[in-house]
Amino acid sequence: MLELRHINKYFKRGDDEQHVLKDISLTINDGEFVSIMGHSGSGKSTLLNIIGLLDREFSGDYVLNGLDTHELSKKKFTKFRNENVGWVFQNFKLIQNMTIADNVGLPLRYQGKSNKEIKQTVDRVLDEVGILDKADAFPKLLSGGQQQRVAIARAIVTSPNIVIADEPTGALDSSTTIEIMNVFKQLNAQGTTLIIVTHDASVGEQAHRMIKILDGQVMGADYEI
Ligand SMILES: Nc1ncnc2c1ncn2[C@@H]1O[C@H](COP(=O)(O)OP(=O)(O)OP(=O)(O)O)[C@@H](O)[C@H]1O
Repeated sequence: MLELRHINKYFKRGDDEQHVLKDISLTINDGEFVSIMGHSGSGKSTLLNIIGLLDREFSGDYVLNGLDTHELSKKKFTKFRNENVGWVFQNFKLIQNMTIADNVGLPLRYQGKSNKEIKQTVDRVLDEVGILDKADAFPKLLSGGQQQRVAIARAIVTSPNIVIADEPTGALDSSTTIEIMNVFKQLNAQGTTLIIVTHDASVGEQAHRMIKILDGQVMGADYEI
């Protein structure tokens, strides 16, 4: 379970401070599929960066799996992120001069796993997202949808309990969007908590719960779909 309590976030703008997240409190339970929607500039990515443990400079409390994230040292915070959260981005963020298998295996390499274990796990997750036959290819030879499958494989290779995706279908056409959403739904059905920021209502509505952000605030009560 993740709990945000009275989160406030400010960015400096010259001499001014911009109040980007305004007293956000919300709880997301294990296994939920939540979408976060709102206009451009409303603070969605800023909120996601906090939830996904990329940003720890905020006021308020963030308790994840019973642990107050403020209590972690910088090094432990990074380790905690790598163990608990898998990230997927709009533009895939694959390393171009590495094969698909090497891209997906990188988080395991950082964890110091053996070559044998890395290969077994990478093959399993590539198979799970339907792209095992591309293991030895390089990213630029793959379509956008295939590259996003690779990015999802990389996000789940460490078996995180939360997968966070920032506009994961933003660079995909509508039929590929359906395919990628099916991959996400399959993941969620296996118990992974899924949190997606999207501008696309057809994507957001597939979640079990939609959280709407307006000007850095959660609009009213978020609701079940
Ligand atoms: N690193 C930063 N430094 C300064 N200001 C920032 C920074 N990141 C975001 N902002 C500002 O915070 C506000 C919210 O940005 P954020 O990216 O969270 O919005 P968003 O809802 O995700 O927008 P979009 O849908 O366009 O991605 C914006 O006014 C933005 O300019």
